[in-house]
Amino acid sequence: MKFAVIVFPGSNCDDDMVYAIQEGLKEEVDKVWYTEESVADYDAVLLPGGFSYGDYLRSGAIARFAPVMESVIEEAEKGKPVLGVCNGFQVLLEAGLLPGAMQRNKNLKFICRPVQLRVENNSTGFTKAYESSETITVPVAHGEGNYFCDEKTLEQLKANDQIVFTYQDDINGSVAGIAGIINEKGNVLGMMPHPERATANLLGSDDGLKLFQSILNHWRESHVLTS
Ligand SMILES: NC(=O)CC[C@H](N)C(=O)O
Repeated sequence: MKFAVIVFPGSNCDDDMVYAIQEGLKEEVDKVWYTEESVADYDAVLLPGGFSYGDYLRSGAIARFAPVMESVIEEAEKGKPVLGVCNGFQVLLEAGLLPGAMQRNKNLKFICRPVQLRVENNSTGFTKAYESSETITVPVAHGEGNYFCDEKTLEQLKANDQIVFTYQDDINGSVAGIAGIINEKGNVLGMMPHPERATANLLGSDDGLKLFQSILNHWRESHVLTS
């Protein structure tokens, strides 16, 4: 399986994402610069964390218009797996690939520490390796992680099982404790916590690895390997 890690000016978790794929999954991965025109040759697209364009205007608001995003949106609409972590999640929201928006954390401070999450939906192509309602430890590192959506959107997210991860404790004020959501089709996941920083016990937790393993297993199931 071949992964693309998109690099915007200001991305700073791209190497961690590459490490997770190379060392954690032992699969192929390329960094793809924001000026590239196509991600069509890749099996999955990963939008990493960071401060794209210095978080000016709103986090992700400028990166959403980077040249590569046209192809990311096109591939997402065709059903390709797309994962956005932290700033990557913010870019997906700004691009309209996921509903809702991010606000500053309720305490107006940057939060950087491991947190406990609950796996709310383990039947997605990103979470099948987890147990239902499993509690996992994954670090967060954000200033704008306070997820907001209107009541109607929240009802839809709940009705369609699109809430994938919630925070065990209210760390940033997010509506319904939302830490990660998926689109209706099930191929675009955005999450504020960083699974790529939790892929080995040496890093404090390897609970993030199952997310990448789920993506790989899901892809293998739909691409029967003959060798
Ligand atoms: N680690 C990150 O991706 C940071 C996300 C974002 N720029 C924020 O502070 O909210």
